[in-house]
Amino acid sequence: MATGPPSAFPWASSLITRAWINRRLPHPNAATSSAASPGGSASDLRESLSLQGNQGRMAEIFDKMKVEFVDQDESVQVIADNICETGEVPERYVRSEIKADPVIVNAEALGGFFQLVNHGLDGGLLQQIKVDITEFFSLPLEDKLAVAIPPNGIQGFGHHFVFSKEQKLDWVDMLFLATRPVEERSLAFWPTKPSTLRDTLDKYSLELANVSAQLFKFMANNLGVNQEALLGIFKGLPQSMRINYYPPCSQANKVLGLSPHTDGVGMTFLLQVNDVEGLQIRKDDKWFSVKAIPGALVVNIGDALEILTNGQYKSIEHRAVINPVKERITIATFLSVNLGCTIGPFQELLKTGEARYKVLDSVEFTKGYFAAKLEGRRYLKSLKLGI
Ligand SMILES: O=C(O)CCC(=O)C(=O)O
Ligand SMILES: [Fe+2]
Repeated sequence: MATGPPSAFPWASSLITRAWINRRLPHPNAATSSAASPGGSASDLRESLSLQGNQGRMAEIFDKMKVEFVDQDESVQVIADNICETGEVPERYVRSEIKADPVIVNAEALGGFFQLVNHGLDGGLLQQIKVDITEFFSLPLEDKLAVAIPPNGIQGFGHHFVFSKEQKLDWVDMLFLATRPVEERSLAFWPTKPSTLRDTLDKYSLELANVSAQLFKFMANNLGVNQEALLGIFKGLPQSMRINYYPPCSQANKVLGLSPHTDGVGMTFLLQVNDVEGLQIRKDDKWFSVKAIPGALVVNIGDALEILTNGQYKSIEHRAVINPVKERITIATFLSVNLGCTIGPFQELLKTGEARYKVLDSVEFTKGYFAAKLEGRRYLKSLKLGI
């Protein structure tokens, strides 16, 4: 991928060219105090969870949404180690689709993804989080299982988004955590080993909240929409992290690290913990490999922001592939909408054209995203009008 942002993000280019390094950004909550009025009628579900201000616990939300997961408690890392002996990739991980996909290496700038280099994140902190995360995944399995995902849970270590016993599985072990607002955290899932990890995650989470608040301001100016209205949709800067450990696989062309999907959120920040590539994005039915700039955050637009911007910003389908000899580790930080608002194109953007997406309650929106089982752009397509 080219080092510059795509043309859809002129404000991002100013971020990259301006000397932002080491500049401290304002505290995110200072910027989000006056949220836009959500509009629309509050659903019973939202009321029952007291979600205004995001008070509901994430587990409770998923429970109410009736998202059901199938327990899958094996570790891919362990399977990867065993393959050395058996030579066989278990059938549930074998993906036939990969060979059929044409892949072009090193994409030029594509809309919907860009790399943020002058993000202002402290270099020492980035180094520390890389060390801590690498150490966590190299712990014995029983230490990682101390924070295992409980039955039908979503936070913790293990396989995520397994909806059926037949479903093909991704070649990845994950640690998923709700990280912001701080009162949403379930510390039971935050590893205590290595001892510095919790503190590092906390600091990293705050830094990214600051960066995202700043990016939203740039976006609002770029789009010509009310800053407070945009920040209001993301009130409290709801944030979660999916930390992905992709073991190497000698038969890498048989497995997929992460199935094709779009992110249902506002935007995602991806940090490559080691220098192994694997992220690919889809354009015109071709897969393009993203070459991450060292120290950069790869930022991508999620479904919610595509809808809010009436399609001006695009949520691009992406996936992760596996390296035959090297492990790959990434941290995806998701910035989600506040579960007390309504998602639909901003009124200011409809002066010159028709609304291209349905308007729906953010709880319904999130529920629908999971119901679509993370399959490519299927969910987003279902929300398009006039197609
Ligand atoms: O690890 C990667 O390269 C992609 C991660 C990702 O897309 C996700 O966690 O949603
Ligand atoms: Fe993703």
